[in-house]
Amino acid sequence: MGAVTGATMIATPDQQKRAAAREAALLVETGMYLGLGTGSTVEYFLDALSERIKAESLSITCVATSLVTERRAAELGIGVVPLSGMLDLAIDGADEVEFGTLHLIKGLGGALLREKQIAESARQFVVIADESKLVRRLGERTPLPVEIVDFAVERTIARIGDIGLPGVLRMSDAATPYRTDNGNRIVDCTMAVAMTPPVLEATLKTIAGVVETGLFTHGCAAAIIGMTDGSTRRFDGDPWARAGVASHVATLRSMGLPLPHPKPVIAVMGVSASGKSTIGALLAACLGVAFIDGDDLHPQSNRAKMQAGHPLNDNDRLPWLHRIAGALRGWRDAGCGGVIVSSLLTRHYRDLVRSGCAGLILVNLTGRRDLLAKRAAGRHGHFMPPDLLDSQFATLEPPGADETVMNIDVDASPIAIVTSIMQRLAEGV
Ligand SMILES: O=C[C@H](O)[C@H](O)[C@H](O)COP(=O)(O)O
Repeated sequence: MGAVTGATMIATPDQQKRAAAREAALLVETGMYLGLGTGSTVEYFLDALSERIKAESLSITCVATSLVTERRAAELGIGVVPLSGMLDLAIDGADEVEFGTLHLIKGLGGALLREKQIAESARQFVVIADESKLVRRLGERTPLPVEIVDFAVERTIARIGDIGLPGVLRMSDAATPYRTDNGNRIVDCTMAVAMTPPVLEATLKTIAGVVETGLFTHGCAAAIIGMTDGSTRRFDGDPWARAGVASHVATLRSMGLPLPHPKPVIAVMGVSASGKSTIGALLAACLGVAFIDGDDLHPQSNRAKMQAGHPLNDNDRLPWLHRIAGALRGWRDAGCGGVIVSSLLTRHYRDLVRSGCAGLILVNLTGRRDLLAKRAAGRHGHFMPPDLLDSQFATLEPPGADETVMNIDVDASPIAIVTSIMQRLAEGV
């Protein structure tokens, strides 16, 4: 128990870490492909996770961000595999969590490079920490660790100093520089610059010799903080982080793709597993417009029916399609553009949505059944009955030659798909 002062319980930092870790462990579901962070808070998470695995016979596949975590996981009977493909969830600690933005400083434990690789590979990247880590401005309480190659170390430190970040080489003892799991060195820097964290992160990466920085400026879907009063608080990240596409958004934005003018109003259609949500969210982020998942517009009566396991009929879908058309029309009239995703498998549905919004651009995501079935099966933690994909293909009325539709083959990466949509939009096709 924590110390008691008057009527107020003060949870110790370890109790706060444990509380945050236990709450995060509840996010894990059987079948998940899970990233394990590094640090003392993550150790509590590993304990809570192993308890759940034993008590509930959970079957999960894990990837570790450090050799220390790999060893601790093995002691607890949690096996780890190399990173390959997208993770469903990654849980990690942090040295600072900026209030509002959820930008992070990480790496006091030296694991920042693998931590960032795993954070970028996670559909959901969730941070756990005690209350002392919450700051108004990054750099308030800790130095910024920067991983550098073990060659011309003094030169790299001097170049980092040139941009206003005086740093010292981290040492393991008085005579031995610290070495990361990747065989590199760490410079701990004072953040004495006016640059915003994303600009600083990008600037540091322009210096030859810098491998990675401890600034994590995109992708944190949520931070679960153990508070001194014994409670936990959850802070949510930006919509792109919550949609699990933040690292792709950062890449696409840095590519400087041409922007169409005026901002388009787009409906992204396609069968299940065609990647509508990912592509739609990325496209909206690139265009700088609003994004809506069409399913979120179902009236309550439809939700209740679906929850009860009853399929919707055309009458049920009518008010919902009108809502989709209304949202699209609203964006068009306001001139602000926007992206909605919805399967829109039949001609009738597409006509209805189109008739409410002249000028609508339909992006049709197409893919072979075997490719989509493989993708659906590859979504760890998601089970799509094969019948569902078959019934989607049976219902699909492919857009006719008289429909103005941008057909996009999804046998490519999300970055490549969105790049080609952006180019076609800019060319007006
Ligand atoms: O390299 C280490 C990591 O970034 C850790 O996640 C971070 O240092 C937080 O560690 P702790 O939970 O021990 O405060």
